[in-house]
Amino acid sequence: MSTETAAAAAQIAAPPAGWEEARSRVYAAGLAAALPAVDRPLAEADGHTLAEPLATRTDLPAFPTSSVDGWAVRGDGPWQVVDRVLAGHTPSPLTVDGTTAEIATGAMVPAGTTAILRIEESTRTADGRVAGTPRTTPEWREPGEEAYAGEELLPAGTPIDPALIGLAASCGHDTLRVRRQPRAALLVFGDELLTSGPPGAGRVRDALGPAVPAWLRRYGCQVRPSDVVGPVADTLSDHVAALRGALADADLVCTTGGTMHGPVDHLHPALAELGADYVVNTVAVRPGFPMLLARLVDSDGQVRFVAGLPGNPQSAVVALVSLVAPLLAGLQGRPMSVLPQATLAEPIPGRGDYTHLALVRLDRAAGTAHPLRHVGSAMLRGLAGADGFAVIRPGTSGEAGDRVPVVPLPLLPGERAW
Ligand SMILES: Nc1nc2c(c(=O)[nH]1)N[C@H]1C(S)=C(S)[C@@H](COP(=O)(O)OP(=O)(O)OC[C@H]3O[C@@H](n4cnc5c(N)ncnc54)[C@H](O)[C@@H]3O)O[C@H]1N2
Ligand code: MOO
Repeated sequence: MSTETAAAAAQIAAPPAGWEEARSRVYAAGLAAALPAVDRPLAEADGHTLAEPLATRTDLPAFPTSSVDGWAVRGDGPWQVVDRVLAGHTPSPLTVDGTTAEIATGAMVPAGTTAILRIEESTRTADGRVAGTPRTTPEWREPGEEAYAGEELLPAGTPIDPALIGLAASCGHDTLRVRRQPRAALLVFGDELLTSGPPGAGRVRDALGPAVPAWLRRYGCQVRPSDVVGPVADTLSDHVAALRGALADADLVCTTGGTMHGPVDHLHPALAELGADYVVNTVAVRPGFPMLLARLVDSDGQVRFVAGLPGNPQSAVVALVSLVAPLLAGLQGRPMSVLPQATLAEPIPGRGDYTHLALVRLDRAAGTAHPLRHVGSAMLRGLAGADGFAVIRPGTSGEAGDRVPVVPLPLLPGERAW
């Protein structure tokens, strides 16, 4: 046996990583290669990740702010009207007891104000003065009530959503320091694949070329239509050329198929030719065990990743949720997400020494997970009705009533809501 053949054989024979260990390893690899920080205007920040903590630029509120329409009064009434303060203005102080300024909700409270009387709880005396009894509870918001200038409101690593964008604006930010979004590409391998029309005569439809980019975008990746390439011809040189081309522009290149060692499975030899090293090479999980994550480091130190998704379509999605999701969390500087738990409504068999990821539908009201039908690794029917995968740990089987972690699919609000 040549040295190269021996090395390849050893690689094939290497025991797969445990599923949890594989997840931690790819997360750590992603975090070590976290994407650079860039500035983004608030309107373009949705879906990014904070690269720095979010802190307020002023006290919140920034000035004493009336929470009602009414009268800012000084001392005891009835009060002589001396001013009018609208929102957006800096008022003159009330310097004399027995005087008042008409005030609008959101307006700055004049210095010297001792109380605010609601408009609907006030009357006028015959000589035009304002009368009434102010409530004892404060009718204005004090500076710093919500936050003090410089106070850290959210840590670096927080995913940016519309609520955070609104908060950032209210704190005075025009831009946010965020992680650049990961750029991903997809290479589809397999000469047997059709890209249109119904399958037959030994050929199947490429189910992953259209679906994987959509999953990747939901994990926060940018994937342009031109970043999706395939089917790539089943030769080693075509695989190497396609990988080189995709790696020129992407932080992460996903490939589908060719993860095994069949006659036209060229992924491993292509990665060897490119000088990649494996972060994870096969994982003790069913389905999807041939999944892998490889890393390439440029001469200038730039790190890029190749995620090898198995060809069986459901297995490819198992690889996305198992390896690609934690890798992307790391690259974006996010924390590793904690898996939610659910109670199994029915038993789910274990898979021996392997972790079993079993498609389930969640009953959100009951907090239960229900195993689905049509869940073979070559099928997508079960996946299309699933919320995620119940995790059945190695050496165990899931019994009805067991609490188990669930790896969620990145679904949007309203999906699976019926
Ligand atoms: N001798 C062994 N053979 C296989 C084993 C094994 O342990 N020993 N494991 C099987 C498992 S499990 C999987 S998963 C697959 C993984 O194989 P590859 O990643 O090399 O994938 P392919 O051989 O290219 O394809 C497998 C299967 O999936 C279909 N496919 C591929 N791409 C697509 C696509 N884009 N859309 C729809 N369907 C696709 C392909 O036609 C094959 O049917 O290896 C097993 N073999
Ligand atoms: O692991 Mo294969 O991915 O079972 O279909």
